[in-house]
Amino acid sequence: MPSGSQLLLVVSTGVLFIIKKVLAYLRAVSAIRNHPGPCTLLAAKGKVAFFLPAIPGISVGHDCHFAQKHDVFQYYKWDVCSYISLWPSVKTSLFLADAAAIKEVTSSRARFPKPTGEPYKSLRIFGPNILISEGEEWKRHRKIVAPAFSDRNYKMVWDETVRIANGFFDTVWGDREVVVVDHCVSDFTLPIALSIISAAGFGKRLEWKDDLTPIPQGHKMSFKESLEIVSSKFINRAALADWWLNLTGDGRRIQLAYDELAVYMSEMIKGRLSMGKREHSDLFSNLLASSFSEEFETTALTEAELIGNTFIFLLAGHETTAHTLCFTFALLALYPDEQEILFQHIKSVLSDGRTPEHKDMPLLTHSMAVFYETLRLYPVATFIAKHSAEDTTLNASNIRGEQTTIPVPKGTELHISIPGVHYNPRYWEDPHAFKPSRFLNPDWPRDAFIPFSVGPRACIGRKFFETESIALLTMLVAKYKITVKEEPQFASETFEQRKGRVLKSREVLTLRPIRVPLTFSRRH
Ligand code: HEM
Repeated sequence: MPSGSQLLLVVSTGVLFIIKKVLAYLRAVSAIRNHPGPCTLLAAKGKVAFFLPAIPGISVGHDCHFAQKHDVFQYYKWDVCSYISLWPSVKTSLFLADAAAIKEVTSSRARFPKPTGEPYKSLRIFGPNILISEGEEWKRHRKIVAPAFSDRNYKMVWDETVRIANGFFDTVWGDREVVVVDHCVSDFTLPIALSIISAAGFGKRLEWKDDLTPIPQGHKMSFKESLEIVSSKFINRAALADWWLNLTGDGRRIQLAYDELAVYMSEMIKGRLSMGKREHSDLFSNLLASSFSEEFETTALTEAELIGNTFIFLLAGHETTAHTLCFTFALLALYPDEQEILFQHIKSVLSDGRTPEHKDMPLLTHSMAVFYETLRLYPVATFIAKHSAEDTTLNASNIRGEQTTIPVPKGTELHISIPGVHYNPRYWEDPHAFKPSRFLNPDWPRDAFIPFSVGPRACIGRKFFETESIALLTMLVAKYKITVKEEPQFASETFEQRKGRVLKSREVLTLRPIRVPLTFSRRH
């Protein structure tokens, strides 16, 4: 039994702790001049909250941006709202769904840089790279990496996508009239996206049948398997210590995949360098050529940086694509009228039924509109993190046209909420509806469409994605009609229930569809 004085000590320490927290909270509130917003015990996207659902007063939830969309901004009546968390220390964040404020933040790199600690630190696993760097280091990476994304590469992306899609339809789906997939990501879009990034990113073509993929001498795993494991088990590798991974067979296999991929990439560097100047168009070769060009002699990337950037192309380049393609096919299955409009448009561009070519891309405007509308509703990257490097201010506004200036103390975290802007009724009429045609109107609100981020740090792979996706979507819709797989247990559900089930998703590293069962029926 604790004595009376021990109890008194515990209680007074507790009271002191609470008083200190309350004072720190009041200081934080007054530092942003009482700008409204929620307050919780745990920080959004912090280590603990990362695993928690929304619990009032405790956590806003690991999937707060997509789950809340524009609701939180509507509730607090401003398109920038504050968010204060209390533990472990009092932390102030601002959540943004105001297109003008987002423009101000993304165009002021020195004032609002990208944080390079958590959650980005784990992306350094293969070496320093463009995605996780800031300041002068980022400038150097971007200057050398940018030329890798060239028109020659996009032509290769298109041609490789056509080759891969044809190979997939012929080899995997064969001559079946109807193909049923239990989950569109694992059974279709992920293997396709991985094949495209492997061919157009690394210059390595993968076979559809695993037994055709040899393991080269000196390796314990094929390039394809190491690529598949590294990309699918990234979260496990980032979250678990080496000794923990070593405890199980699966964990050791993950480690082996990482070690093997590093060796493959290192061999590729040596191999390409020994070939001298040869015409290649894949990202990796372009990156080597750029890094070793006379222009960048003194600032060339080190081997670790080359590998780090190549890994980022792989990671950033295939999961985002696979998930977006899957959401697109699911929406077209749920909205057959929109699918028919798209099909008729594709038929009008490829009137003789020929295979689409890269030069057709600007004509496939409806395919692009379908992707943009999908990315508006299901932005796979749900937020962009920045922080304020100095004491500054930010202008915010609301649907009533009122303006305010929020003081932003140094160290404030900023979360640009992509669903917050994409579902904001100030910019998008009927924001929850799937209406690709809104992107065919020349006046669509460009500043309020930010799935690839905006400003100097916007996605460098946007055109790579648009090229591969338009080629694949066009080929698929020309050949197959997409419907939702009929399952007896869901026979009596309403349209809204079916939509909710098929599009159910989870925000992990990116927004991922959980299970999208689809049927592809050959068109005649
Ligand atoms: C649907 C497809 C894609 C989406 C929605 C997307 C989205 C984004 C977003 C939001 C950012 C900014 C991240 C931040 O600032 O924290 C970004 C950056 C980046 N993305 Fe993408 N991305 C896509 C496809 C790709 C592809 C295909 C590649 C490469 C082949 C790629 C490579 C990169 C790289 C290297 C960066 C870092 C750029 C920099 O910091 O300068 N992305 N992407």
